[in-house]
Amino acid sequence: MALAEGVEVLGPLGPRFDEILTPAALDFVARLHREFNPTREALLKQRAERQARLDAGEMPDFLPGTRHIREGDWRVAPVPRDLQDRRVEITGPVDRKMMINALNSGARVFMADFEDANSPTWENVIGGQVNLVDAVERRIEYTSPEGKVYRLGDTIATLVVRPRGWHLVEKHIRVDGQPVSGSLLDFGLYFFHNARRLLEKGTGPYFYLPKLESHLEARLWNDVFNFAQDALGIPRGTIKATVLVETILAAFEMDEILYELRDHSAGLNAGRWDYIFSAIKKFRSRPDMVLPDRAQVTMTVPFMRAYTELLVKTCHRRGAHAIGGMAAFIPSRKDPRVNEVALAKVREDKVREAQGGFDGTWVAHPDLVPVATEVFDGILGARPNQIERRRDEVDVSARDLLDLRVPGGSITEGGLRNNVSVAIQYLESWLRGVGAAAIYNLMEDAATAEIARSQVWQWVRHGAHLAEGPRVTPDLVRRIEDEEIDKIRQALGPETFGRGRFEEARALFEEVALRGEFVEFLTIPAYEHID
Ligand SMILES: CC(=O)SCCNC(=O)CCNC(=O)[C@H](O)C(C)(C)COP(=O)(O)OP(=O)(O)OC[C@H]1O[C@@H](n2cnc3c(N)ncnc32)[C@H](O)[C@@H]1OP(=O)(O)O
Ligand SMILES: O=CC(=O)O
Ligand SMILES: [Mg+2]
Repeated sequence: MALAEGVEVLGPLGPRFDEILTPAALDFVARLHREFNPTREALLKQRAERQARLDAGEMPDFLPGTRHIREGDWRVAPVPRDLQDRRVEITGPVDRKMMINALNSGARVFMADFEDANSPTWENVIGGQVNLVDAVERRIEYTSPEGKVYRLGDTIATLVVRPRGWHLVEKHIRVDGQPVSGSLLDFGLYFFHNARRLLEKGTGPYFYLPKLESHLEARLWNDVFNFAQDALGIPRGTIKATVLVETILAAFEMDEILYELRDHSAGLNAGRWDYIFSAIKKFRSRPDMVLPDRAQVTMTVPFMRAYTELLVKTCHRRGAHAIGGMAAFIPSRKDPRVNEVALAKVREDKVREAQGGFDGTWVAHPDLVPVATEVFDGILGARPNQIERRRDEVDVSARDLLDLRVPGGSITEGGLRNNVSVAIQYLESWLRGVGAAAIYNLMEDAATAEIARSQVWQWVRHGAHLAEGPRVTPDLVRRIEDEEIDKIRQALGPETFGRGRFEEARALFEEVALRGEFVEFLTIPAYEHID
């Protein structure tokens, strides 16, 4: 179906999709795509070229050509009132019920996620935009199959949207015969339909930007923002965006990223899960940079500490917010013991962040909002943030960022089993359109599943030995797959198991964990299997 010049919509028109896929909105997205997709593609090519250099032994460093930016005295533009206090931010997919719960959760900010927490089925992508419009209009409602009615309370969180990363496309919309960029689609539709209304309501078009690998990728976003604001006649600088520093290469360009976006910046976020994934992915060719079991790669290991300390220092020097990350422990309303452990672990994580100077943090579940709020209240009190707290004493070198050693770390059979089982269970969930899941009481999403599968790949590639003795080989991994899938079948029962997509998930897992060549993102082959 062609609704705008050169634009084809290949997905079916679900309920109210016509409100989102209007000719004017599609034309706007097409203009964004025509203007910026060539640069997106060039930057993806640069990622591949950089990878080839890393594979050949080059090590990242702070860029000589941008020293003047790092050493210069500049600050980002101030953020609007409703982004000044971000002490607790809840995240979640663009699911209708969850969005209402998140907006009502008591968190200051809600990040509605088209990335790590979302499986980009056509229904989720366009249905998510319908939900966003209703949220902006404060009219979003939902009735559960049990008859429970959900609607917004009087005080709701500030809405921030995370579009997909630069690597993803949306196959259901073609512009001049090409699949449209997922980033430009998610951003473009939200901005087109809501920017003016958000401003009328005293808030604004706010974004989180995922998985950037360089300041040039930030520059591309900045160019997109200027183009979009001009096109709608909205002043430049109205959009505010927080960049996730969640690749190890971006850690070397934090100042430059803030600088590129200085009129649109709302700070940086320490996206810990993708960061660990990126450390594995970027140094996958190096036997001396193999990580131990993912459970041992905590925020207190030296390289994770180094990057978060540098992030706080960099942000505060530039007058920008430093936002913490996601502790993966999920509370339980059914099991008091699980709940107690989750609350204690999350508290510990948030205390470390608040004491380290972060201005706010992420939580994955409404029941974690009170504990995170209490911790940040304890440090911030009535202040909206602690940006004035400079961390000039922090001294992080390239060597600190790249020293991936984990003291006392080991690769164990338990760690391997967990990676295999979680990656398969997560992929199965993703294939059913559910992009975040609680598995063994932990939040698993695209980023954590990437760690699980890339660890298996890395251990096989380098013939790592388990602490128990055997080497990690494809045969061992396949045997563990059999055993773990049996356990899942038994736990679910044959009927539920049979209704699932476990065989497909297993095949996908093998594609991203056992293939000789490293697959850049698991979501790329997995996307072939949805819709
Ligand atoms: C690496 C990163 O990028 S982190 C950011 C991306 N990841 C995320 O955003 C994950 C967000 N969290 C989640 O999706 C969920 O918390 C999960 C999947 C981990 C667990 O969800 P559930 O198994 O449904 O948890 P549980 O059964 O305890 O939920 C209780 C209630 O809280 C709601 N809830 C749970 N998490 C959220 C959330 N993040 N936002 C809104 N509501 C939520 C549930 O919908 C449920 O509501 P109901 O009682 O009205 O039915
Ligand atoms: O997006 C957040 C992360 O930890 O990854
Ligand atoms: Mg991430």
